[in-house]
Amino acid sequence: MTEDSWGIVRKQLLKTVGENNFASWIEPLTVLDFDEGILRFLVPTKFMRDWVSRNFADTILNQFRQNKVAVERVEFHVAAPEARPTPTARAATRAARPAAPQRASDDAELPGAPLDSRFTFDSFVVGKPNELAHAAARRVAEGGPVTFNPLFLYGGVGLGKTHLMHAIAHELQNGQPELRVLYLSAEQFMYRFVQALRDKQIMSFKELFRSVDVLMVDDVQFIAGKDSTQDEFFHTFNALVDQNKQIVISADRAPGEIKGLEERIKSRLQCGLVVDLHPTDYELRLGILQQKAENYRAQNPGLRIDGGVLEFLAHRITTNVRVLEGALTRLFAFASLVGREISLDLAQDCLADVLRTSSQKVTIEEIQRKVSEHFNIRLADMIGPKRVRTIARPRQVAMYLAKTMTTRSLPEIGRRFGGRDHTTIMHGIRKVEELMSTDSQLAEDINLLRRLLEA
Ligand SMILES: Nc1ncnc2c1ncn2[C@@H]1O[C@H](COP(=O)(O)OP(=O)(O)OP(=O)(O)O)[C@@H](O)[C@H]1O
Repeated sequence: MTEDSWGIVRKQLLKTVGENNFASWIEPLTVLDFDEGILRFLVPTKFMRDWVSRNFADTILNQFRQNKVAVERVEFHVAAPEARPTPTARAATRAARPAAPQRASDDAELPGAPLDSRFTFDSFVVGKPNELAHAAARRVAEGGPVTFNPLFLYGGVGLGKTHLMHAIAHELQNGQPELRVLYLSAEQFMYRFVQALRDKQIMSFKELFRSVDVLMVDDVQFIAGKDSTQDEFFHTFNALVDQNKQIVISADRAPGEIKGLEERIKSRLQCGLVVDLHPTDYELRLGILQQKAENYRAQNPGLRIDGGVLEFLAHRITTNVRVLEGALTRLFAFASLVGREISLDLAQDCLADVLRTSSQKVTIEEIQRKVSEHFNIRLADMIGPKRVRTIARPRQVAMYLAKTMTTRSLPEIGRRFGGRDHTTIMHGIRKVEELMSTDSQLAEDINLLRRLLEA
């Protein structure tokens, strides 16, 4: 066995395993020795040793045999001893590996799951504010030729960036289990980098990051101002782009707006497709709440939610989806603890603090004005005594909107409706809730009024 025959076999392997696999797994192999039919290779990392021996040992062996080189066995040895991996490093290594069935036993010893199994495309509700980000994520998740690199997702807190990244990773791993998808936060990237520096394992670090097919780095703004991490990130990024490997990045703002990020990185990040997740609108929030409530009810079939509660929450909690979800979870937990159905009153009691901070600045006067304009009645009739339906109904609609769009209590609302008793207000709200489920015209009117008032 000579270096020459390895040279020939390498060339043939390039054709057999394909360019990507070759660059990641065959190229880094160095022949250590050949003795009594055993061909030993040096590999840079333990991880690589395991992967290559599992997936490429037979192919390499066959290739030698086809060239009439009498190799009986191939062995792979790690070039330098590796540092004992810490739980975080092990978690990141696990994230680096494709979800192949034979790895289940390995995974058992690893703490936690790197990808949240709930964050899939199926559970992601699409609306106007996130439709482009969703479409781009779907495109990347299809695999295939890289069309934009990197995909850069940005948006405010809790708008679904991480959810979309996990969904991409799940989809890729399900569709192409052989693909090496590495998802990690920028903080983990830095942690691993610093650890590699400390343990003098920087070559292994580079190998690992350059051997992935898809690199996903969440919250990249974290590395701003951290010079050597940025530097390493830049080199990793370039190496992967050069190999035509997909990169997906997320941040809380657009690349150009991340302070402390080197200009060369900013410009690199802008080279692909930059998409933002806009703040949610009412429809999207309602869609998300409906989906979560459905899931919850599927597990707790006895639980009842009054009509209008989800609309109320979607309307009032506008901060971000995480807060919205948290509110719903709290509401469900509270309702099942006290054994009550989820009504508007319960929601207001249980979520008073969340509602206060998300409170909108719509006033009861504005509501009365808009509603009377819409139904073409006089403003004075809102607070007057007339009980004919053409006036009483719009008044009840205004009461309902006052309850669902402001933080005012029932007695306060009563005072603003000509000093009516809180039970009259309650009756009005209930009536509207009832009618909304049967009278689609009324439900539409109310929706429109909401939007007008929100605007
Ligand atoms: N469109 C959506 N459909 C369903 N769930 C959503 C959607 N958007 C966000 N969520 C949920 O909201 C929560 C927060 O989302 P995520 O963690 O992805 O936000 P983020 O944008 O990464 O925020 P941060 O910048 O704080 O990390 C998650 O539980 C996620 O499932």
